[in-house]
Amino acid sequence: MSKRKLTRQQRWRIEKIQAERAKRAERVDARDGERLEAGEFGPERPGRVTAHFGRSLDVEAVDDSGQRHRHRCHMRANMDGLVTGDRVVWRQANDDSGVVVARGERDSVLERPDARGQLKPVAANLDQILIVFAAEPEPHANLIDRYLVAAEATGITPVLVLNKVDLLPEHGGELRDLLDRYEALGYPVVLASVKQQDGLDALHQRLTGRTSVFVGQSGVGKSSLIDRLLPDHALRIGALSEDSRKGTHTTTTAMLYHLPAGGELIDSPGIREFGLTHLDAEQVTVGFIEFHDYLGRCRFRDCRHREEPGCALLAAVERGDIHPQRFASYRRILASLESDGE
Ligand SMILES: Nc1nc2c(ncn2[C@@H]2O[C@H](COP(=O)(O)OP(=O)(O)OP(=O)(O)O)[C@@H](O)[C@H]2O)c(=O)[nH]1
Ligand SMILES: [Zn+2]
Repeated sequence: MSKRKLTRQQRWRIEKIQAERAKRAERVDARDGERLEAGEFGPERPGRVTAHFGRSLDVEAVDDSGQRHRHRCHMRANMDGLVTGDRVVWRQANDDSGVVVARGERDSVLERPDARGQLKPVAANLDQILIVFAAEPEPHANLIDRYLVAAEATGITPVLVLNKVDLLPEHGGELRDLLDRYEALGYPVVLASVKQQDGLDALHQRLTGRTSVFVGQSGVGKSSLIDRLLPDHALRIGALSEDSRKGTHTTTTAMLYHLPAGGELIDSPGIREFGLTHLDAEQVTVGFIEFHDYLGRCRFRDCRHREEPGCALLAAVERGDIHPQRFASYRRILASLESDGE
């Protein structure tokens, strides 16, 4: 791994900036502490993080008249690691701002490696990961499996969304057959078309009442889908760029949006790239859900499921209980890990 060498002067400057930033955060936190003590903040209220920018967050809460409102909040120094989608307890100042004082339990969390390769949470409390693919660009053989394995590792339900069905041959072609196979494994499958009037009904149904993210390779139509699902999305992007002029890095943070029919979408460039992250061999094996019945049943405890006698997985493939393409895909994903230097 190559590390960029910094000159002493650069390093000194970076450390100085970081120290100043830490000091500023400390000052803000001390002031919040004093104001809390002085009773300058209102009572504790539940809220949901809809965006985060360093130590500032947008927290959404329902006010007395039942309206949703977003409040720019600080978080206390002991509260690191809040992400979009987190449920929090916060207290409002006498203006619109506030301070977050506690984080609620997370049902689920989506993580991504940061610049140093360390996993960092990017969104919390998701119900489902919508894996989008399309006839064009055609998904390569094990792409869907890679996404599914990555999703299984989070414990969040994956949903396969085949977009651009308007481009499919009349009887659905190979891609339809492929989807039938995933459906038989128990994965929810949704067909969609941004181009066709009625092409999004099934997707709307699937999204209603749940918190979702869209992932998938470039060009499959994630932006097109999101633009159609969030009619005032364009307006929000306008508001975002206004914020970024004030110096907040809004383009990379995950944002939570409400769908008109109920349900939420969390989106960011980092989230869309989910699935291309590193996995370990164990995660890959348990990420193939139809293997579960056979794991631990091989003759050798350390069976690598390659050519060992008495391998329960190989026997299941032989009998046709595990599809040979899924097994080949499993092998290929493992091989790609090994060539990564693992
Ligand atoms: N025929 C057809 N084309 C579509 C459909 N949905 C999107 N497209 C087209 O596919 C292309 C890519 O769509 P995007 O929405 O930019 O794809 P994306 O997944 O957001 O791509 P990235 O931003 O690169 O991640 C655009 O030219 C869209 O007009 C569809 O349902 N049918
Ligand atoms: Zn085995």
